[in-house]
Formats: sequence, C-alpha cells, structure tokens
Amino acid sequence: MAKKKLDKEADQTPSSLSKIVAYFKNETIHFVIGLMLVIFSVYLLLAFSSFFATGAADQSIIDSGNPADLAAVDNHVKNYAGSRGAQLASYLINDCFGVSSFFILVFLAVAGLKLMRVRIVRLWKWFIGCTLLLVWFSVFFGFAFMNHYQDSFLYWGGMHGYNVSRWLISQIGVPGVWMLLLVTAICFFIYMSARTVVWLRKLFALNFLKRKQKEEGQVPPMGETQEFTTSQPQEVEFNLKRTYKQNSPAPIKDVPVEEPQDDSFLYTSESETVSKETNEDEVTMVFEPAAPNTTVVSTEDSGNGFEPGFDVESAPEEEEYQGPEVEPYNPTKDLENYRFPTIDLMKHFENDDPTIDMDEQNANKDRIINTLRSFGIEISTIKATVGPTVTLYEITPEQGVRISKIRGLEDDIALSLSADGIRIIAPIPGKGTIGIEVPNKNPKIVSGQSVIGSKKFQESKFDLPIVLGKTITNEVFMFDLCKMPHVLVAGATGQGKSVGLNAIITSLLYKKHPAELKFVLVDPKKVEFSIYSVIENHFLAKLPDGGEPIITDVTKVVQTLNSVCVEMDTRYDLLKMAHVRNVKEYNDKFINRRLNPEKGHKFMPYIVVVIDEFGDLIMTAGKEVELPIARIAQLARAVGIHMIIATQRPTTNIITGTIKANFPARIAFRVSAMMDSRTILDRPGANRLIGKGDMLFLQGADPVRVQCAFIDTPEVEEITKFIARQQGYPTPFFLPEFVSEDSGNDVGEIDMGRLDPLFEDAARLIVIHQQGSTSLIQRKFAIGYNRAGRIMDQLEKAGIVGPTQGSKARDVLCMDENDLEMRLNNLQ
Ligand SMILES: Nc1ncnc2c1ncn2[C@@H]1O[C@H](COP(=O)(O)OP(=O)(O)OP(=O)(O)O)[C@@H](O)[C@H]1O
Repeated sequence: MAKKKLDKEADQTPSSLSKIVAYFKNETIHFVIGLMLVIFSVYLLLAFSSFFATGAADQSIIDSGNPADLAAVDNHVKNYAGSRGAQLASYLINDCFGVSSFFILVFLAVAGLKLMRVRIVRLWKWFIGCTLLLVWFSVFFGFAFMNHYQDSFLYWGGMHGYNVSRWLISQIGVPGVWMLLLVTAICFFIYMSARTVVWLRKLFALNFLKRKQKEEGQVPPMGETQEFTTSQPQEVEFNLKRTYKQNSPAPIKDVPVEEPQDDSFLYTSESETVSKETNEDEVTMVFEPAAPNTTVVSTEDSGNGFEPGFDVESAPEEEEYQGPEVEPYNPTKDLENYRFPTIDLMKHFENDDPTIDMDEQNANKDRIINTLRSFGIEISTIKATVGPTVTLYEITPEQGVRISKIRGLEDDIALSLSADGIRIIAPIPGKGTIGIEVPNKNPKIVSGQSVIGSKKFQESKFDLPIVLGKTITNEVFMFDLCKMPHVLVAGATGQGKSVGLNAIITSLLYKKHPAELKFVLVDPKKVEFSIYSVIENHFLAKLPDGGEPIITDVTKVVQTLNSVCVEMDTRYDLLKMAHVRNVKEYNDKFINRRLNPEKGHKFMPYIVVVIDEFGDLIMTAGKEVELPIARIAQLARAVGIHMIIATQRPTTNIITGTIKANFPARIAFRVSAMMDSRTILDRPGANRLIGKGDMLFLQGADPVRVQCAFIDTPEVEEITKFIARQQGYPTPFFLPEFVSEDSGNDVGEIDMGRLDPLFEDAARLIVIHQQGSTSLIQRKFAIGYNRAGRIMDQLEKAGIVGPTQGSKARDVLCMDENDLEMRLNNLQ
C-alpha cells in the first residue's frame, strides 16, 4: 500500500530531464530560437552573396587556415560577413554543396519562421524539398562546370557535386548523367505536384494532339478556363412550297429578324429575314439561332424569405469575440496546395459539334404540316431550333385556331408523327406559339467537357454550382444547389440517372475545395458510387466508426441520416450562438475570426447527401429512412446541408407527399408511364422523353427540357484519381455519432474498456499543447464535436485532464509525455 503511494508520488514528481524537455517546449523559447535561426540565415545570405565578389581575394587567407590570422583584427578579409562568414561560405560552397548551399539558408529561415509562428508550414516537406534540391543542383553544377574547377576560386557544385559527378561519369558516362539528372528532376516535380504527370502526358502526346486539334478545335491547356465553342455551319433559310390547299392567304409578310447575341455558338450565324415579299403560297421555316452558350440560371432565390428555426434576436447573448490573429482564417490552409481537377481529364466527343441535317429538317417540317392539316389545323409560320438531341419546332397557327384544340390533340399528333419522344407544348409560355419537340435522327452527345469547360460555369459565382447539360436551345444549363435546396431525381432504369448524378457530383468537384464541401454518398446498389471512395479523405463524410466511405448497408444508412440530423442540430445551435441566419453568414463571421473556436465554433463545409436508389431504401427501411430525410429536407438548407435523392421507381409509395413537399426541384428522366411522370412532375411529359440523358428539370412553374451531359465512369475515375493523388486530410470528415434511443447505450456513461481509437493520440496532443480543449481535438483530428467530447470525457476518467470548467479549457493533469506514457501504461 505504502509502496503504491510512493509510486504514485513518484509518478507525479516530474524528473529533471522532463523539466528540461518542458522548458524547450515553451513557446517563448521557440520564438527566440526561431528568431535566431532567421537572423543566422540572413547572416549566411550576406556571407554567401559576398563570397561571389570577394571569394577570390579572400582565398589565400582562408586556404591558409591559420586560426591566428583569421582571429586577428587586421585579417584583411574582404567578405562583408567577416572572416568567420568567409570561412563558412567557403566551406559550405566550395567544400560542400556549391551554390546550391543557398537551400540550406532557405530551410533555416523557414524553420525559424515556423518556430516563431509567423508561418504555418510543413517543415518535413520543406526539409525533404530543400535537401533534394541541394543535392540535385550540387551534382548538376558539379557536372556542368566540371572543367572550371581548375581555374576558378568558385566550385559551382562544391566538392560534393564534383566528386559525385566524376564518379557518375565513370559509371554511366556523360549522356547517362544527363539522363539521370533529367529523370530525377522529373521525379522531383511529380513529388511536388500531381499535375506534372498530366502535363507530361500532354507533352508526349503533342504531335498527336496537334493533329487532333486541327480537326476538332482547340483543347484547352491544362487548368485553363475555356469556353467551348462549336463550329459554325452555314446559314440556313427555308422557303418551302406549301403542298396543301390553302384557303386563306398566309397572313405574315414579315418574319422578324432575330439577331444572334453571340456568334460563338450558332447553327446559323444569322437568322435571316425571310423575303419581305413572301409568296402567299409559302410557309416559311426559319431556323432560330441557337442561343449563345449562355447559362440558364433556373434558380429562385428564396434565401431571403427563409426563416431559421430559431429567433436570431432572442438567441443567448455571446460577447463579441475578436480572435487574437489579425489575418482572416483560411479554411483551405491545410490543403493549400490542392489543385482543382483540370478540364482535360474529360473526354472530347467527336460528335459534340452541332450540325444540321437539312433532309431531316425538311422531312420533319412536312410531317408536322401534314399531320396538323389532317386535324384541320393550318399554320402560318414554323421555326426550328436544333438542340443536341431534340429539335423544337415552333409553330404559329392560323388565326382562328384554338390552342385548346391542339392541346386536346396532343396524343394524336404525337402518334401521327410516329416518333418516340415527341412532346407538345401548347402554348409555349410567354410566346403564344406552339412547340413541338421532335427527336433528332442523329443525336449529339453533350460532353462533360463542353459544359464544365463553358465560360459561364467556370466563372460562376454560385455557392454550389451544378451544370447539368444543355437545353433545347443549346444553352448550358446550370443551377445553384444552395437555392434549390434539395433535388429529387427519378426515371426508369437505364435512362441516365447515374450519369446525371455523376454530372452533379463532378460539377461540384470541379468548383469546390475539399475544405468547403463534403459528400455523404449512399448507394444501396454498391456499384454506382464506389468510384468516389478514393477521395474519401478529401471530400467524403461518414460515421466515425471506421466503416466504408460509401454507405451501402441499410442500417448504416439510417444511422448516417440520423447522424446528419445531429450535425444539423449542432449547426443550428452554433448558428444561434453566432446570431446569424445561415451557414454563409456564419462562415463569413468565422473567417473574420469573430467566432471563438474554444466555444465549439468551427468552419462549416457544405454537406451534400446523395442517395441513389432511394426507392430500395424506402422499401426496406420505410419510415426509418423517410423521417430523417424529411427532417433534413425541411430544415437543413440554412445550415448548408443539401440532399439529392434518386429513384428508378417513381411511384406514390416511394415519392410520398412528404418527400414531394420537401423537394421542390425535380429532375425526371424518361419514365414508362404517364402516371409516373405525374408522380414526379405533377404533369405528363417525362413519359415522352427519349432516354439517354434526355430530361425535364422542374423548379417552379414549367419544366425545362435538358440533354444531360454525358460524364462516363472512366471520366469520373480520372477526376477522382487526380484528386486522390493529392494530399488529403488525415481522415474523412466525421459526422457526429448517433446513438439511437433503443440501442440501450447510455451516452453519459464512459466505458473505459472501449476507448476511442484516437484516445492515445488525443491524450498526447492535449499534453503537448498543455491545453484541455475539446475543439483542439476536433480540429486536429477533423472529428465531430460529439466524438471529441466523448474522448475528452475518457481523458477525464483516465486522470489526464481535469473536470470541465464551463467555457474555459480543462486543466491538464499530466506534466509531459513521460508522465502521460506512464498513465497510459497503467490503463492497460
Ligand atoms: N447524358 C447522356 N448522353 C448520352 N448517353 C447517355 C446519357 N446518359 C445515359 N446515357 C446512356 O444510357 C446508359 C444508361 O445510363 P445510366 O447508367 O445513367 O442509367 P440509369 O438510369 O442510372 O440506370 P439504372 O437505374 O439501371 O442504374 C448509359 O450507359 C449511356 O449509354
């Protein structure tokens, strides 16, 4: 007993060694050492620079190496850094690494700045980088200036460079050394940046590309924003003889000139005025200039009207916080070298460019006129706008024809035209004309490259920009997920849902930094989203239990969705404490350091929950899934959580009233029955689509027909590989743990038999920083507040930190790491 007590006392008495160690961990000491390093590197800089000018003059004194001469006041050394500076410069430059010795002082300066906490850098990275450069340049200069060693006081590569290159020449010859230098330089660039590989690939493929570019137009240089334009086919104008008897004369004399706004993307460079003296026996067909490659921003900013679920004014007062640091917080700092995917990772399709098949257009025109005529409907004008997969024929009926008559004939007309995918819009909203959409014989693939590379997308300032494809008028179709704020995607199997989801996710990957966005990917089919698992540590959020990054198991889905609800509630609390209404204001405040991280405030990335085959989930888990989905859909937009759910079973038992009410934005791919279309869009239309990415996007009043961009699995793989090759966070973004009420676990009770996997690391962190702060654990390990809190409770129970002290950090009861190790050993 007495021995135990003694042991315990011994445990708590810090050894003198640990006192010294603790002394050197003191921040002020760090600052002083850092400052000394910086000043020393400036001194070295002076000595090195001066050496180039005075080295020759000082050479004899330095070479004599007589300590008395060098120590004498009257030593005749010319170097600005004195005799010791001259000695150091001569030693490091001539005897060691040559002029590349400058990298030594670069590293010393960086290390000094880090110790002073002026710059936050990864020292080991700088160390490796500087060392490699030091050695490489030394060998390079030694090799390149080998013949100058005899007649110059300056050894460019130092003795190291000279000796190594002489040995290398003896082993692999002069060409071999050049090649070795080239290879090692390339390896170094690859180590520094993953883009080197892409760049080299392009370099090697240069000839091939040149030829290809001539045929296809320019592929944008890597990383550059470029608007993809398509070639300009010749002007087209139709004066088509009317082949049927016309009782009344065609009323129009003039067809208005429709000037293109931008000639970069037109099928017809100008829309011609049809002859003023239009023959009364003719129905003219005008080709509408396809719209310039502009963005359809189909968003309605309901953000202003949104009320958070709490009264901002009555939220508890929190004193105005102003962080100690002046610089704004940079959320991307941890991954500051992150490079966004480049556009050349995507495929360029051969048939991406629009062309007009005149025979097809003439035939369609005749079919439309004849069909309508067979129902007693005469038309006065017909205008065609050729889209990527569908052509819109806009017709103006003769005076006296009731539009309701045409609307009533919708099915008959579609049947008479006997083509799949015909849709009649009677009337076209705001135009007073009737639209007939007819699929093209040779549909064009809308490539991901053409929409993601479009100028509007690249320059978009949306918070969560999503580019889906192109409209019937060839406009790039974009929307801001933040404004939607949730999207329901439905369509029969094989009609393009998965490709559509890829387009959505890819759009976000191209525009968002890993610090700003996290995905929760749910994929009961287990195949669709597996390609995203490699970007786990960059972009994915998951439960902290070490499970798969892509959630496939139904029980896990329920847990994850509930955990997202917990995250939502936590975020609401933080918003309330911060007196802000939404995540944008909150993050602005946090970035300006007006929110105290010690109180649990943190930068909030957007969270986008994407659920494929949501129908399967509802069938297996029912309300358990529906309830959290509905809750998130109702509340989460203010806290930056958005949902995209997809189903191939658009039936009312899957897309229930609750789901519909909370998903105002809907995307319908082709469905087999009109009922399904009504379930998704509250109107028919989706049953008339042609499949392969042909879709209707509904947000508000009228659906927009869009051809979805084709972003194939290999393309997504290229993009995710590009991201995965880069440095990521140590772990995925951990969602808070969710403990269901019926699981029987008492959250408050701490089970020391089941310590958190991060327990020991967290303990070390706390002891090293001597700061018992939950948010420190949260930040360093990128984990949720709940998990960090639980670790802190475990640390308290283990006697490593003291009890909670309200908003103040807890006391740390371990003096140093030795002390901690002993305690950890006692726990085992
Ligand atoms: N936007 C598009 N452009 C061209 N072709 C497309 C497009 N979208 C899909 N397709 C074609 O349709 C096929 C099926 O697409 P996808 O896998 O996305 O369908 P799905 O609706 O997800 O099917 P399922 O529900 O069975 O997974 C693709 O392999 C492709 O050939």
